Amino acid sequence: MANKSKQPDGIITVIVLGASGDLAKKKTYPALFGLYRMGFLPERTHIIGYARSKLELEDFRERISAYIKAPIDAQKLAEFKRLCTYVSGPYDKVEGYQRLETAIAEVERDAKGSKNRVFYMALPPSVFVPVARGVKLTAYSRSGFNRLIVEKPFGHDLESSRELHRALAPLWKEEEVYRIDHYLGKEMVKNLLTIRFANVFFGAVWNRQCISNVQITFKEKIGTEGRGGYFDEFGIIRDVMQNHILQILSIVAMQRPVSLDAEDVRDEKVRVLRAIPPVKIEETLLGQYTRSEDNTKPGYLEDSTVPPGSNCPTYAAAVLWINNERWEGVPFILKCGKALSEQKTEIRIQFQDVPGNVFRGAPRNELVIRVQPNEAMYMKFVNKQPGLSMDTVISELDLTYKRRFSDLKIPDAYEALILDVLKGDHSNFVRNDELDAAWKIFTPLLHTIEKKKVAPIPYPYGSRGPDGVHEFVAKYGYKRTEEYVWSEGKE
Ligand SMILES: NC(=O)C1=CN([C@@H]2O[C@H](COP(=O)(O)OP(=O)(O)OC[C@H]3O[C@@H](n4cnc5c(N)ncnc54)[C@H](OP(=O)(O)O)[C@@H]3O)[C@@H](O)[C@H]2O)C=CC1
Ligand SMILES: O=C1O[C@H](COP(=O)(O)O)[C@@H](O)[C@H](O)[C@H]1O
Repeated sequence: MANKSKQPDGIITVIVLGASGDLAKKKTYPALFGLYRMGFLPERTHIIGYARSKLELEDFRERISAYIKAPIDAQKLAEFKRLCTYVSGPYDKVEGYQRLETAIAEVERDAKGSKNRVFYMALPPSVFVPVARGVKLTAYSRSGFNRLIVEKPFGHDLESSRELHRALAPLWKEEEVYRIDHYLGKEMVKNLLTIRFANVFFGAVWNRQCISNVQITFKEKIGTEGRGGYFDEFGIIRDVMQNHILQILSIVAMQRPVSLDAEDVRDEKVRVLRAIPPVKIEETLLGQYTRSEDNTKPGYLEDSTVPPGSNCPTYAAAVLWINNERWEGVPFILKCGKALSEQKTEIRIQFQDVPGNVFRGAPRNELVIRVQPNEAMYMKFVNKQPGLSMDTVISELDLTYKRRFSDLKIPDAYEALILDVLKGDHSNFVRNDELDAAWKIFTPLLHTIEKKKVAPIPYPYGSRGPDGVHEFVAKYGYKRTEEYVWSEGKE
């Protein structure tokens, strides 16, 4: 904000709770630095880390800059580090929060105007509630705004999510809470509203009359590497599908909002989620990775932090249906997995066959929105083979970001989202009723998987996923164009 937009009245203190941790080091502080470097942090901003670990200030500052990537402006980094201080204290005792309050009051001492505080909970869920209570009772600003950023997981099913809400709601008003789903901060996900509602031709075809099926795919090359203990409690459906992929689905499928105001956008997202019945186990395919075929990568069960014999899925494909006028009968196929052959998140919208097509056998149109890596959007369409023949060839209308936009700098999702919090913009955060609707879709499935101990299909680390995925997708109407491969970034 500093030189980019209107300065907020007064001073902002960002308090990172759990500042000694992994997320703080890898994401929160690098994002805060990114905003500072680009001039988006208000001039009077201070950042105070809080955690139990007793850390010397210089060691702490080294730690939080370890993941700040080159090219680094050394002077800016030194200035940024001076804005960052650290207080050590427990999460369950008032003394710690009193020390924190003293530290905040110290940086606010000579400031004029309102004293605004943003509390970023970069903490394990086990301490969300005591920390939210501790800061509310002891370190809440009486003369400015207070905002609470909460990291996922927001519970592990409908009931636990509601329990968490019941514990937080008496302390923090919904408008003070920012539930992060970092996929909502990714450039191409933020672009979905623009693509859909600022282009007349997409509006006309975005429905069951023209679209056959939609696939939203998340693939990661890495396995659980060191996070097996955490992951095993959740599994891929809770870790990725119920939040990141479902959030993408809700924006792809929602009706046009009345305006771009946060509540109008979130109202429409909730409305479409509420039209989705719970996912059925028969419309689900689960997998778990095993040792790689070349023997270099360990299987999931070889992770010493994973309980022996765990049935936890590391891959899932599931079909969601939307019971409304726009989408009835169109399968939304969600797929996500770890330890696969490539890293890729994309939305693939496959259109219907052309009715009565005179070009027999011509393949279907597809619109692909590549979320990551290498942001792009391309439309596969059928073209006449140039020359004397009337044969058809598939070509694409291709918007590859790195070619189209020179000096491309896509902000990190956390930069975009923290900036939204500073501006008080809730559009890209998950509202409580949205979360409730999301859990309703997945909770019965998750309970069935756990109760029936459904065994996942093994797939080797580094492969394309469990056997049967191709057939699964084909069963729901996806027609693959065998000979066509989009060549990303080609000249
Ligand atoms: N790491 C990541 O990449 C991502 C994390 N998240 C979410 O962000 C949040 C923080 O994650 P992450 O930084 O990885 O977590 P960490 O395990 O690194 O925990 C953060 C800090 O919390 C304190 N802590 C850890 N375990 C406990 C415990 N059992 N009881 C009390 N305090 C504890 C530690 O600080 P100290 O001991 O100094 O108090 C630790 O440094 C989680 O909700 C996670 O799900 C979301 C997306 C990605
Ligand atoms: O929230 C999570 O997301 C990451 C993937 O995020 P990305 O921005 O790197 O695509 C995933 O690895 C992790 O398991 C999950 O908790």
